[in-house]
Amino acid sequence: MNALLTVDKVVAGYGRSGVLRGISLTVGPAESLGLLGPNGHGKTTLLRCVSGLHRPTSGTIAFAGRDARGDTPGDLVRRGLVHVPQGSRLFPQLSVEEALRLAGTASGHGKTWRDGIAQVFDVFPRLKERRRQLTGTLSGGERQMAGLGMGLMARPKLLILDEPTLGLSPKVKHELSECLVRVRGEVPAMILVDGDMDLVLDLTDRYHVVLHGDVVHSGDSDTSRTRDEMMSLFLGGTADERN
Ligand SMILES: Nc1ncnc2c1ncn2[C@@H]1O[C@H](COP(=O)(O)OP(=O)(O)OP(=O)(O)O)[C@@H](O)[C@H]1O
Repeated sequence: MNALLTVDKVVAGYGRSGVLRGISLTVGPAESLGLLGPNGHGKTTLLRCVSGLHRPTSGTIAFAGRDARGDTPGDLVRRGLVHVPQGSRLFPQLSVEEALRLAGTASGHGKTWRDGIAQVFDVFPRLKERRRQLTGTLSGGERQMAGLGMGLMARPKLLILDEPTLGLSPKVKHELSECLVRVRGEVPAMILVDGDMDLVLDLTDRYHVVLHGDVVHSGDSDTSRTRDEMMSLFLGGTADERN
């Protein structure tokens, strides 16, 4: 089956500082891919290149069978590629419901915004409770849910999530993780980056480890060996040697 997203030998950086060193990956049309690895090794930069927020120096990116390099982030959203960045910014003066409606309309789904909002409230019951509250007054976890809900309003073919649980308390993170399981059920394909390795492995089919701007290790997320393999990669040695 043809890939939904193909990233081929992408090189990117900021000024003279190189970050991505010819990274390649694919995501299938019904697949969830996890990206793991320490901070500062290029995962966010890669996601920003994919969603048109940062221009690669070289390499190609194709989405849904078409070269995506000339597309703006708005073009890509309308084509079904939606990126919910780290700590997404909302519109503080809009209520939750208004923000969701705006996201639906802006992505070309204005006619079906009511259905979209009902779907988002099924995924995030907390947002339904807070539907009339201004997004600027939401808690960190609720704000994250609102950002994810706005992403869902665009009916993505591919939803890209960058560190959705960053900075949340364990209790809020647990609630959000349950919502993320439902998010996975709502979108055909997904890329998930998160510092919580178990969460990433639970919500994805395959994973890549990104180190120094390239994929250094890949595998299926559901193998029992995976967690130990990852610890070896990050910390060195086997579990027995570390204990
Ligand atoms: N706008 C920018 N200008 C200059 N350097 C940047 C910029 N954004 C990121 N970098 C640098 O690029 C490198 C890769 O950062 P990136 O955010 O892509 O990594 P990451 O693996 O996603 O880490 P994190 O999880 O901490 O975001 C880091 O050294 C970072 O400081």
